[in-house]
Amino acid sequence: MSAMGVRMQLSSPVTFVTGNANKLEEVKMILGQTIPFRSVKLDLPELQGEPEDISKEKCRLAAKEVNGPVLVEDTCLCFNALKGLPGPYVKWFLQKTGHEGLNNLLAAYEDKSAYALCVFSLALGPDAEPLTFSGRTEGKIVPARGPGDFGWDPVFQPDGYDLTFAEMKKEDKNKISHRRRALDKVREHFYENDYAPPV
Ligand SMILES: Nc1ncnc2c1ncn2[C@H]1C[C@H](O)[C@@H](COP(=O)(O)OP(=O)(O)OP(=O)(O)O)O1
Ligand SMILES: [Mg+2]
Repeated sequence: MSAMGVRMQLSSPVTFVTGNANKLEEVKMILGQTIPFRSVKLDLPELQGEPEDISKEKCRLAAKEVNGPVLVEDTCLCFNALKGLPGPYVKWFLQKTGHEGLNNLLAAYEDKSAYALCVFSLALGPDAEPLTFSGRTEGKIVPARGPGDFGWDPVFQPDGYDLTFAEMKKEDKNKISHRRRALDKVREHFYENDYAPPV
């Protein structure tokens, strides 16, 4: 229930906007049928800056495109030795330099620790201020192991596991991933607010 005690009506299902098919698959697996959901494939431009601001701005653009409730996310891979870089720019580092390049960035440092950060933003419409929900998983950067079909998964080994994200079973990764942790908060928000489904 909202602060006013009025149940907020969704104008349409929440549209998850992403250009990344793997992300979409994980989001669907994690959310299941818990919120009214659909998706649109769109590669939105991304601002430079802090992860939350990038995610929020992407969300504002998505809400204008869709003209209804939207969900977006931005994913960062942050190296502690580099004070959180490459962070939101990991996509470009990965594209240009590959898994080996990501390892090489840390060659000069003893500290290989890193965290995966996922920031979802939800806006109920084009005029609504986006809300953010973050999830974080700690781990370290290792030479690539496992299938190479999803981003930097082969070089990220979460703490407490001998396997990289790429080597883990999907169900296991989805129990502890940055994306799972952020989506738990999104789901909680939906329960708390009890949005009425679109008619
Ligand atoms: N769970 C993950 N495991 C491994 N790599 C990931 C994961 N999530 C995202 N990535 C990769 C994909 C991108 O190269 C980069 C994140 O950049 P990001 O802008 O969030 O994604 P994207 O541009 O592919 O999709 P979108 O359209 O949602 O922005 O990290
Ligand atoms: Mg992107």
